[in-house]
Order: sequence, then structure tokens, then C-alpha cells
Amino acid sequence: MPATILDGKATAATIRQELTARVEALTAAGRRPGLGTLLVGDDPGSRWYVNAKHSDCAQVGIASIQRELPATATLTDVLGVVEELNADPACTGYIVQLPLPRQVDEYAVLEAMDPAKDADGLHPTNLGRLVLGVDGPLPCTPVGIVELLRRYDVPVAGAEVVVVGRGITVGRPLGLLLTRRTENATVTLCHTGTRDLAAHLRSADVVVAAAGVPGLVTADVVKPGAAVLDVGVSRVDGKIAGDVAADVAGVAGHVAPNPGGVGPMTRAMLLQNVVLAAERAVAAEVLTA
Ligand SMILES: Nc1nc2c(c(=O)[nH]1)N[C@@H](CN(C=O)c1ccc(C(=O)N[C@@H](CCC(=O)O)C(=O)O)cc1)CN2
Repeated sequence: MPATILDGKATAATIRQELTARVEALTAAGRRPGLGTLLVGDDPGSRWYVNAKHSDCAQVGIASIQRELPATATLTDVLGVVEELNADPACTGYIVQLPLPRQVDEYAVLEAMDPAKDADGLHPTNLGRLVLGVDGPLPCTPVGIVELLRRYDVPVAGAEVVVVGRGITVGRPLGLLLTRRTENATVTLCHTGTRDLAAHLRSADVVVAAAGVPGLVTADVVKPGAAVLDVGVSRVDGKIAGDVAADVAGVAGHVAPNPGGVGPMTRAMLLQNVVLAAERAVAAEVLTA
């Protein structure tokens, strides 16, 4: 039987529709959510992501605040925009598009953001909340992966999940998310120091490939019926090359393609984080009134 496609594009469209009513309710209460973005430099891929995020916002009624700096920007320049977005009441949540140019310390930037406006869930306070298992914004790609699996009824509780890649936007927070009591998966986080990746992959019920190595996961290392999600992004001749080889679809039970799988879910979860932050702010006001 051919693998079921985990269609992130269609699922994200459904989520945007669901969010529209919540944005309307917030707007009617005078609390229209607004997403800010800061793009530093001129990488075409990053620009595409930022533009797509704003086009998603327009679809659901979220206001857009776009800031840009040149590739030569200093840490001080970036922190200046971060301070501006922290103070702007129209900006209820924002992101700094990653990666940043080499001369700008990514961690100093994330730390300077107002954690209540951190729409990416990457501020140290919010990553700490993820570790503690308390409410807060969750990193968009990991929560998008969990949501995609949930909407296709792919079980993660008790499952052996192998995540390949330990970056801060995907692998590391995904391991934390999947091992919470609510998800209850057993997670093995593989990386460049892993001695026998194939052995880990062969025993996995769910594989999340986020290494950025084209064709890393091949059919011969996938357990029949496993769910395989391709999150790796490399560009080969201008086209996206994922981490998962095409022949995996002949063995797997579920496949999240790339493009069209986890990427659109990342964007949908960003919108969800913005809406949740605005709803939390309203709830906090009601409590203190
Ligand atoms: N501040 C952040 N920076 C980055 C993040 C992040 O979550 N926050 N993740 C990635 C990039 N990313 C979001 O910014 C992202 C990746 C992919 C997609 C997407 O929709 N991809 C499409 C195809 C896009 C194409 O054709 O080039 C798909 O998969 O179908 C959206 C956002 C790194 N930086």
C-alpha cells in the first residue's frame, strides 16, 4: 500500500480557517493581533519565509509589521529594532528570522525579546517553560510536527521516535515536546556524533529528519509502516532537496513531503502562537481588572 501523505499544505489551510474566527473575536474586542518580523540581510530563502508569513497573516486578519536591516547590521542595530518591537502596542507578537548574519549574536537577540511577544517560542524563558511543561508559546516547527501527526491520527504515545538534528528551531525542542506527559513518546535525538544512525532509524516508528543532508534517510533504513517526516532544507540547483529519499514512500506508512509537509505547518503554528499570545494578554487584563 502506498504511504499516506501527511499534507501540511491542506492542514495549514484548515488551521488558518479555524484561526480566522478567533482573530475576528479579538479584533472586535479592540485587540487585533499584529505579527512583527525582523529580516536581517538578503537571503532569498529567508525573504520567502518572511513574505509567506505576512501573506498568511493577511488571510486570517492579523496585522503585519515588517522591519528589515542590511546584511551588514551590527548587534546594536538589531537590538534597536527588538526594543522598538517590544514597545510597539500594535505588535502583539514577533519573530526575528533566523539565521542571523555571523556578526550578530543570535542568543543575545533572542534574550532581548519580550518573552510575552515571542511568537517563535525561542526566548530562553519560553524554552524553560517547555522544559518545565508549563503553558507558553511553543517553537513553531516542533509543534507543527506534533499537530500534523495528531490530525492524521499517527500515534506518538509509546512510540519510538528518532529525530535527526539537534538545532534550536527543530530537533532539540521537538525532543522536549514529544517527551512531555501529554505526548509520551520515547525520543532518540541523533546528530553528527551518532555512531550508528541506520540502527536507530531501523527501530523507529516515527522518523523526523532535520539534518539538512539531502537523501540522508533511504528506504533500506526505514521500518515498514513507519511515519517519516522530512524537515531538512538544502537547495540543489535552486530547488529544495529534503533529507528523505523518494524511495522511502514505498516502505513508510505515512510521509510528510518536503515541500508541502512540515513547512506550511510551521507557518500555521506561528499564526496560532500570535493568536494565543493576544488571547493570553486579554485574559491577564480580565484577571487584573
Ligand atoms: N525565526 C525563525 N527562523 C527560522 C525558523 C523558525 O521557525 N523561526 N524556521 C526555519 C524557516 N521557516 C520559518 O521561518 C520556514 C521553513 C519552511 C517554510 C515553508 O513554508 N516551506 C515551504 C516551501 C518553501 C519554498 O518553496 O522555499 C514548504 O515546505 O512547503 C516556512 C517557514 C528557519 N528559520
